[in-house]
Amino acid sequence: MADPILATDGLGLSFGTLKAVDAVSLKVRRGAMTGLIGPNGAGKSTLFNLLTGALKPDAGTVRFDGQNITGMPSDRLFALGLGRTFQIPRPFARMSVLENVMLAPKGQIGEAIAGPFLFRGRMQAQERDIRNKALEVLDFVTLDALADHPAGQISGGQMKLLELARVLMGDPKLILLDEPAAGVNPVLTETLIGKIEELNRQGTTFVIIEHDMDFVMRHCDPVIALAEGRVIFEGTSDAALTNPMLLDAYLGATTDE
Ligand SMILES: Nc1ncnc2c1ncn2[C@@H]1O[C@H](COP(=O)(O)OP(=O)(O)OP(=O)(O)O)[C@@H](O)[C@H]1O
Repeated sequence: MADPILATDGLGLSFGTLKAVDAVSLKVRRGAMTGLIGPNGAGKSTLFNLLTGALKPDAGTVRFDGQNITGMPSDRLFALGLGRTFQIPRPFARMSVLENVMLAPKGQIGEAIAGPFLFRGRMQAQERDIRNKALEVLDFVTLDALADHPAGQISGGQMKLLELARVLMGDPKLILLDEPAAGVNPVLTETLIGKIEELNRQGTTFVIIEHDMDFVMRHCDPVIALAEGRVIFEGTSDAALTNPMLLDAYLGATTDE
């Protein structure tokens, strides 16, 4: 594949004797919506955690947009344009929706040791810019009317939209979505996927973990499948449907989905 946006080589992480991610080498095509599938416990979330700096690998490398990012912390990756959402969103419940979005950018002047006095004017200008951007992003994800609501009081689906809004504050080139449709009502799922597809048309690359095969078939191509920490399939979504390895992996797994 020419110029993948993300590539791993021999990536691995063990928990004790369990190889949760085992020598994973894969490439993510720039501009694509790649589906990441696999039975429960296959290592999908652990792989996301390795790609986004939440966990450090004990083997292998990750390259993002031509740069070695292995082991880099998530705030640096966010600044480089690599964002992710979580399977279970965890906003600051008592802060407003808007404040949660405004918290997303890192490396603000106020956080520097140089201190607030010297930079008060710049800080205020920066805060205003961040606020304006956050309002724009909330408008895009259709949460503008809820900007002043406590984030803990919005629905599960709205929390997923809030997660997307927070990620968008980093102007991401690549967004990793962990089960965006799980636990979301069908109307909000449509809103969410509509926004994801709009961003994709504008050039944002996505990798999406999803158990709902119907969702994967409709929205993702290509598909990468993991089982027991290893890549067992990479190909088109059509080919995934009839692949015997995949059928075995799913039928052989104890799954509650
Ligand atoms: N922090 C941890 N400590 C020990 N074992 C872990 C840890 N995180 C994950 N595991 C184990 O690693 C394996 C991979 O888990 P992971 O959550 O990555 O799978 P998954 O494919 O995302 O599963 P699901 O679809 O159920 O979310 C599982 O056997 C899991 O129990």
